Amino acid sequence: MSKRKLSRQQRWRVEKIQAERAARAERQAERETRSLEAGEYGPEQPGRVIAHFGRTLDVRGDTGASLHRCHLRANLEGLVTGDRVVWRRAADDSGVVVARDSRDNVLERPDARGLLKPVAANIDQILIVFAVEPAPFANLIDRYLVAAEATGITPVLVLNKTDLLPEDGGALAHLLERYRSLGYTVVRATTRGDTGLDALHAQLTGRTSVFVGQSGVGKSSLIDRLLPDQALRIGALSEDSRKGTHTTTTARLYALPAGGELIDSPGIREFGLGHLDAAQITDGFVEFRDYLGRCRFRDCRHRDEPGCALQAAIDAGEISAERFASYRRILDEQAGR
Ligand SMILES: Nc1nc2c(ncn2[C@@H]2O[C@H](COP(=O)(O)OP(=O)(O)OP(=O)(O)O)[C@@H](O)[C@H]2O)c(=O)[nH]1
Ligand SMILES: [Zn+2]
Repeated sequence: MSKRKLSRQQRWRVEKIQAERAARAERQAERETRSLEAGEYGPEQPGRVIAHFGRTLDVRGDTGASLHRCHLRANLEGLVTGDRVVWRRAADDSGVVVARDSRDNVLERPDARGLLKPVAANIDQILIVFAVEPAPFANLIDRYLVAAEATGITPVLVLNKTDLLPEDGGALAHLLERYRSLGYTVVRATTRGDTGLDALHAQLTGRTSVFVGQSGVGKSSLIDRLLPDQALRIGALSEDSRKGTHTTTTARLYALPAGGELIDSPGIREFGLGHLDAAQITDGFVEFRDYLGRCRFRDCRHRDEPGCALQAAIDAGEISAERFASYRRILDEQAGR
C-alpha cells in the first residue's frame, strides 16, 4: 500500500508501532551492554557468518567447526553470509556479534523493487558453469564474465558434462582456447564417473566459491556431489525453517569436505547481467583494457569513429572480432532494456 493512501488513523498506528520498536531496540541495546560488561560473554574472537535470518546469524568460530546462533549488537546492520565478524560466546553456546571486519568484496542482487542488496561477501571466485549440453553461446559466457568482472571477484569457467564431449573436443575446444588465451582458468568437470571432479576439487580448495550459470548445466548435480553429506545440508535448512519461509532462499556457506567453502542460494545461482552500465560492460572485456583511453576522441563510443583504438586492435588481430561483436550485442541489449 502506498503511503499516500494511509488514513490518519493508520498513520498513527504505524508511528506507534515504529516508536515501540525503537524503544524495544534501545532496551535490548542497554541489556546487551550490561551483560557484555558483566562478563556474561567470553572474549572477542573471529568468526564467519554461515547464514543469516534478519538479526539472527549462524556464526562459525575460526577454531572448530561448531555453529553458534548469534544475535547482532543493536548498532550493527546489514551483515551477509560470508562476512568476517568479531563475536563473543555465551555460556549456553549462543553468542553476540559485536563487529564486522572490512569486506574484500560483496555480491549484490536486485531485490523485488530493483534496489541492489548485498547477498554474500568475501568470495574468492565465481564459478561460471556451462556444459557440453545445452551447448553454450559465446555471448552468454561473455555476459557472465562481464557481470563477474564488475564485482571484482575472479571468474573461473567450469565446463561440465565432459562425458558428452567428442574425442577431438568439437567446436567447444576452440571456444575454450579463446577464454584460456584471455587469461581465464577453464576447469573441466563431469558428475559421471569417479574422477570427473578432481580438477574442480583442486580449484575449490582453500577458496570461497559461488556457482552460477544457466538452467540445466548441472549446478545442482555438481553441488550435490561436492556436498555428499546431504543430511547435513538438509538438516541445516530444516533447523532454520522454523524461523520463517525466507530461510530457504537465504545464502548459506558450506565447508566442502575436500577443502574450500561454497556459498550457495537460489538467488546467487541466478546471478546475471542485470544492472550494468556501459562503462562496466566495456571494463568487463579484459582484453580491451590496454586500449581504452587511446582512441582519438575521448568520448569514443567504439562504433565507427575514426582513430578508434579498439577497432585498430581488431584489424590487427589483437582483439577477437567475435568478442567485440559480443560486446556490442551486450551494450545494445542493455540500452534497449
Ligand atoms: N551427461 C551428463 N549429464 C549431467 C551431468 N551433470 C548433470 N547432468 C544432467 O543435467 C541435467 C541438469 O542438471 P541440474 O543439476 O539439474 O542442472 P542445474 O544447473 O542445477 O539446473 P537448474 O536447477 O535448472 O538451474 C540433469 O538431467 C542432470 O542429470 C554430467 O556431468 N554429465
Ligand atoms: Zn574507440
